[in-house]
This record gives sequence, structure tokens and C-alpha cells, in this order.
Amino acid sequence: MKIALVGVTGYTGATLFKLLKQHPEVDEVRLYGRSTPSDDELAALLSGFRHLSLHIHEYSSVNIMQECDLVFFATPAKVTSQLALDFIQADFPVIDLSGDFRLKDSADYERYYQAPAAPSQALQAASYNLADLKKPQSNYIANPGCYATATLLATIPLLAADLIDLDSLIVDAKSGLSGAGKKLTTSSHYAYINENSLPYKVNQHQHIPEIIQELQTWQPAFKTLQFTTTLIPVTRGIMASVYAKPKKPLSQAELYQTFADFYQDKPFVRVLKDGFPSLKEVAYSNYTDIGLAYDEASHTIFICSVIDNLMKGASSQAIQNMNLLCGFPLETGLTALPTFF
Ligand SMILES: NC(=O)C1=CN([C@@H]2O[C@H](COP(=O)(O)OP(=O)(O)OC[C@H]3O[C@@H](n4cnc5c(N)ncnc54)[C@H](OP(=O)(O)O)[C@@H]3O)[C@@H](O)[C@H]2O)C=CC1
Ligand SMILES: CC(=O)N[C@@H](CCC(=O)OP(=O)(O)O)C(=O)O
Repeated sequence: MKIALVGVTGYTGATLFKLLKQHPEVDEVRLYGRSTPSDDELAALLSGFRHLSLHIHEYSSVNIMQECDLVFFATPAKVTSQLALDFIQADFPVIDLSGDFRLKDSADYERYYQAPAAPSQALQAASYNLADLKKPQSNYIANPGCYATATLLATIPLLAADLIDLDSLIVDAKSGLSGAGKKLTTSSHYAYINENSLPYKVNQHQHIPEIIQELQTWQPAFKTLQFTTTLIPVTRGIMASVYAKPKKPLSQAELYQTFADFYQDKPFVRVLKDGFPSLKEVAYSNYTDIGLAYDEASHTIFICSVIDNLMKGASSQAIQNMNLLCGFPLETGLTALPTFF
């Protein structure tokens, strides 16, 4: 296959490039961007790929559709919706890492992204695809957000088994700095974030409506959750700590069995029988690790899920979605084990 990649100079784009180069079904990766740096400039921007001769072509939807079989957008929200409409109109295969086509409700998009939503016909054409649990319903895949992926994989089994009070869900999610992309901000300066931590976008995070939208497909009566996001001083990784009240008392063994049964045929979700996962145990891999506990004294379920934000939270999940869309075996190109030290 010939693949087009838009956004290789960003964190998820560079990660995607690496995964695509190792994918046995991919013959060529053609790069497109808004700027077309010289070979020397590009070698400096993508220094880890300096032994390859790379070239960024000027962005053109017409050329991409003529020259390639599928396009990945690793571009920001608000930009991607402008670039993607031609492909939706032509029903050309797209995997979009941005949030622009994840929400079906335009009002939710406008509130949380503070920008006009894509036309509603285009929104309806996109298929939100959490790759471990769904199959794409259309040629336009809205790849889930990083926090949303960690949160949904930790909470969907609870709703699917009707285990919890629907108004009791609290998620305290933490992310490393690469989640914010390559742009420099006050909170991403080393001197600020090193040995530091801070909550941000409290009650305003763009993944809140995304999580609610998807949980409602499992329990239509689900209304909302308390969701906080905290920046932590690591480069990569997301940890979602989930708290919920069970409808009736349950044992630790029942809680474990609910998750073990739900994920028994899902190769990329590892449910721990004892203990809890750490960020490094999934780093550089497509795995999600889940640990569980039930506290009889406070009558509270605790679930901890971890992912690598640049992999499962973005680029490797996008490859998993490509495998689903193209009919390749699910694990193709995704067999890298975590680097955990
Ligand atoms: N980082 C993460 O962990 C995750 C990110 N995402 C999403 O993935 C997408 C990419 O994120 P990330 O890699 O972190 O972002 P970066 O900021 O690191 O990279 C953004 C990329 O988009 C390109 N770009 C920016 N504006 C335009 C434009 N107008 N036209 C064409 N290309 C443009 C940039 O090119 P240039 O070099 O020219 O600026 C760069 O290649 C975003 O939508 C983000 O929300 C999703 C899940 C996790
Ligand atoms: C640390 C950090 O800033 N993380 C980003 C999440 C990146 C991501 O997955 O978000 P999209 O929905 O924008 O694709 C944030 O909280 O906005």
C-alpha cells in the first residue's frame, strides 16, 4: 500500500512514520505538509531518521488521492477539519488523529474546542473507533483521544456488566508532556515542569464529551463523570485512576473476572490479576494495562489503566485502526514489546 502522512514533523506524526516504515503491508510512505523544508532542514527536524532520504511534498488533497491508498492526519484540531472534507466527499480512506470528527454533536465541539464544528453531514460520515472494541463503520476513522482511550478501556467493562451507579464515576487522569505536542508553552519548560505537577483544563477538557458520547453507547442512561487531567513530569504515558460505586457489594475476584472475561480475546489489553501497572510497563507499545481493587470499607471500585499516549493514545492505535479498515490481521506491525526500564 502507498500511505500519505500529513504532520510528520510533529510527535505523533514522527511516531506514525516509524510504525508505518515497519509495517509489512506498507510499500511507501509519502509525506505531505504545509511547508516543504530542504533536505538538510528536514534531516535536522527529523534527526532520528537522518539515514533515510526524506522529502515533504506540498499538501494537495488531489495529489494524495491520486498517489496514495490511504491518508493519516497527524495535524491539530481546527486544522484537520479544513483539510479533510475533500476526502470525506470522495469517500477516500482517512485515519484522523485529531479531535475534529470525534464528536457527533456540533454543540459539544463548539463548547469544548471553541471553534465552529465541521459540517454535520461530514461529522456523521466519520466513525469514532476505539480499535480494541469496534470495527470501522466508514472510510473516515476518527482515532480516539489519548485520555479518552485510557478512560474508556477502564470504564466500559463496568458499564457493560451494569456494575456501577451511573452517577458515581470519577476519573483522575495524568499525562506526560509529549501529550501536548511539540509546541513550547509555559508549563512545558523544563525548569517549570521538572519535579512539578499541575491540574489543567479542570471540568473543561475536550475529552469529557468524547468519553460521555462513547459511554452512552454502552449505557444510554449514563449522563456525566467527574474528570480531571494533571500534567506530570514524564515524557510519555497516561495513567487514568478511576473510582466508582458498585450497585451492590462485590468481591475483588468478581471485579477481576468481569474485566478478564470482557478482554479475554483482546490481545492488546492486559488485565492484571494482582497489583497495578506502571507507565513504563506499556511504554513504546500498543498495550493497555489495567489493575483493579474493591475496597469493602468505602464501598468503592478503583481501576488504574495505563497507556503510552503517543502509541496506544495516538499512533499505534491509528495503525490498529488501519489494520481493521484494510482487513489486515489486527497485530500486523504492532508486535513491539514495551521498553520498561
Ligand atoms: N501528542 C499526543 O499524545 C496526542 C496527540 N493527538 C492529536 O494528534 C494530532 C497531532 O498531535 P501532535 O503530534 O502531538 O502535534 P505536534 O504539535 O507535535 O505536531 C503537529 C503537526 O501538524 C502540522 N501542522 C500544524 N498546522 C498545520 C497546517 N495548517 N497544515 C498542515 N500541517 C500542519 C505540524 O507541522 P509544522 O512542523 O509545519 O508545524 C506538525 O507536523 C493533534 O490533533 C493532537 O490533538 C491525539 C492523541 C495523543
Ligand atoms: C498533556 C496534554 O496537553 N495533552 C493533551 C491531550 C492530547 C490529545 O489526545 O488530545 P486531542 O483530543 O487534542 O487529540 C490535552 O490535554 O489537550
